[in-house]
Amino acid sequence: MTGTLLEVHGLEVDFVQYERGLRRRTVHALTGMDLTADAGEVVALVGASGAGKSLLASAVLGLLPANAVERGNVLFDGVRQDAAGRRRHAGRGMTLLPQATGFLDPLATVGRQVRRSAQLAGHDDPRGAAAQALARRGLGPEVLRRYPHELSGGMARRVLVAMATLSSPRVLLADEPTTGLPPADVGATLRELRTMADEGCAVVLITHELRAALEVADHVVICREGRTVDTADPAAFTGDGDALTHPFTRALWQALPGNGFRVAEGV
Ligand SMILES: Nc1ncnc2c1ncn2[C@@H]1O[C@H](COP(=O)(O)OP(=O)(O)OP(=O)(O)O)[C@@H](O)[C@H]1O
Ligand code: NI
Repeated sequence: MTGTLLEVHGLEVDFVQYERGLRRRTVHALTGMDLTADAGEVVALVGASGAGKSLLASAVLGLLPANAVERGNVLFDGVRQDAAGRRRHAGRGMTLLPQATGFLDPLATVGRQVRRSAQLAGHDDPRGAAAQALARRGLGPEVLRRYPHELSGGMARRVLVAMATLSSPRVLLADEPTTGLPPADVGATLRELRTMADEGCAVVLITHELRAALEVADHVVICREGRTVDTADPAAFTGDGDALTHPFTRALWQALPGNGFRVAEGV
C-alpha cells in the first residue's frame, strides 16, 4: 500500500471570457499548483476562499467547464492522463466528494443515486450496500425514497460522503466535506477519511479549516491566490510556529484564534 497515486505538477487554469462587444478576457485562476498524494496518506489542501482549491479538484477529475484552458501535468498511479482520461477514472478510481450538494441529481431519489455509486464500484448487493452506508451515517431507510430537495444541508452532505466512500476510490478528493456539519459529525467524517487512507486510499482533504486538517493530515499543502506556496509537516504547527519555514504558512498559523490573534495580512 505504498506508491504515489496522484501527482499534480505546475497546474494552471485560465478561463476565457467574452465581454460586451465580443472582447476576449483571460482570467488566470490557477497559476501553479503542485500536490502529491501517496496511498495511505491524507494530504490537506488548505487556503482561503477563492484560492483555487475546488478548481484544482475539478481539473484533476477532468471536469473543468468548456471555457477553461489547462496547462501542466496530472499523473494518476504514475501515468500522465489528459483531461478525457481523468474523466474516465472519475467515480471509479478517482472520486470527488463535491463541495456543493447541488452535485446530487435533483431528479433521482437518494436511494437510486447511492445505489449507482455502489454499482459503479462493483458491489455484489448495491441495494444492501447503499442502505448500510446511509444507516452508518444516521440516515434511515425512509431517506432512500427522498429527493435531494427534501434533505437538509447536513443530510445531503452525509449522502455525498456515503456515495464517495461506497465507490472505494484509490484517490479521493474531498472538497470541504465537513462544512455545515455539527461538531460531532465533523470528527466522525474526518476519522472516516483517515480510515480510508489507512486502508490504502490517497485522500486529498480540501478545507479552509487548518486546525481540522491538522487532526488527520500527513502533509499540509498551503495555497494562495491560485498557486501552492508551501508543503508543511503537521507537527510543525505548534507553539509560535517557529518550525514553519514559509512566512505565509506561519502567518496563517499565528492568525488562528488562540494563537495570539495576530493578523495574517501584509505577508
Ligand atoms: N467557471 C469559472 N469561470 C471563471 N472563474 C472561475 C470559475 N470557476 C472558478 N473561478 C475562479 O477561480 C478562483 C478559485 O475558485 P475556487 O472555487 O477553486 O476557490 P476555493 O479555494 O475552492 O474557494 P472556497 O473555499 O470558497 O470554496 C476564484 O477566483 C474563482 O472566481
Ligand atoms: Ni471551494
